[in-house]
Amino acid sequence: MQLNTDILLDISRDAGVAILKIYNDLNLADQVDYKSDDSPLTLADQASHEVIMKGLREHYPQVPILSEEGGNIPYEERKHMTYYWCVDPLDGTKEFINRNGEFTVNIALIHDRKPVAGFIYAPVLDTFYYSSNGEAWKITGGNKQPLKVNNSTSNRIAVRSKSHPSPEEEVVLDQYDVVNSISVGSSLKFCMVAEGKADVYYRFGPTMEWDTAAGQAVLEGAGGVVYKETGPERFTYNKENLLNGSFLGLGF
Ligand SMILES: Nc1ncnc2c1ncn2[C@@H]1O[C@H](COP(=O)(O)O)[C@@H](OP(=O)(O)O)[C@H]1O
Ligand SMILES: [Mg+2]
Repeated sequence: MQLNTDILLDISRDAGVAILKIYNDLNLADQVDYKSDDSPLTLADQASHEVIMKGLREHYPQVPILSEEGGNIPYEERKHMTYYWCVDPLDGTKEFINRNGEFTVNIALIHDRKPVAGFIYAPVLDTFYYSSNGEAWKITGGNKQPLKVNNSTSNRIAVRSKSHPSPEEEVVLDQYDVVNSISVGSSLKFCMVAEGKADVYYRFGPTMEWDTAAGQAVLEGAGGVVYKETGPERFTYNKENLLNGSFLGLGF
């Protein structure tokens, strides 16, 4: 399936704009209940979801969509899907609440359980990271550059979750000559490895398939790899349980 990347970039940007409208309306001094159904977080999640659903349905009506904000598709039906979109309309909800800008819109195309294209947009940073048709790119401030992993052999840098780090991760990082680590929210961790700003991303704690699909596509498109647990099997999708186990992303 050949993708029109401009269409996917437009959909991700429009979703990000919908999120930003709500994000920017928030007064820092507001006491917001983020658990309620009309919280800014829920509204932003849903606004982004609506934009993505509309865009994908219009341009790719034949491809099913699995979104964090959409209804559950039973495994009996899912397991027959060869192509589908795996969508996280707003990844990094804690980062949204903490207002540090490190949240993203994520759209991935899965084919036979593997991510073959991924589009990530960070609206506050106005930056895209994407991979499609065998190429990976970053666009920031209108400037487009190819994404390429570092391929470093020593003194490596790890990326870790800002909001959900786990002590078990140290053991694995120690095996890869990691000398430093950067904490960042959302799928931006995959993007940092893809652009060579970091080399290793090991995640021990739980994530969902939509949290990782676009990020894996971007990292692999830039020459990296994402393994199930610590390898050697590649990390896959459309599992009966959409909850991911641990994984290891490498930029070498
Ligand atoms: N206990 C849990 N179960 C399932 N997923 C979890 C989880 N704790 C964190 N996550 C996932 O980790 C993601 C955030 O990762 P990170 O901390 O690296 O930014 C969350 O995405 P959302 O923010 O979209 O909910 C969430 O899906
Ligand atoms: Mg998420």
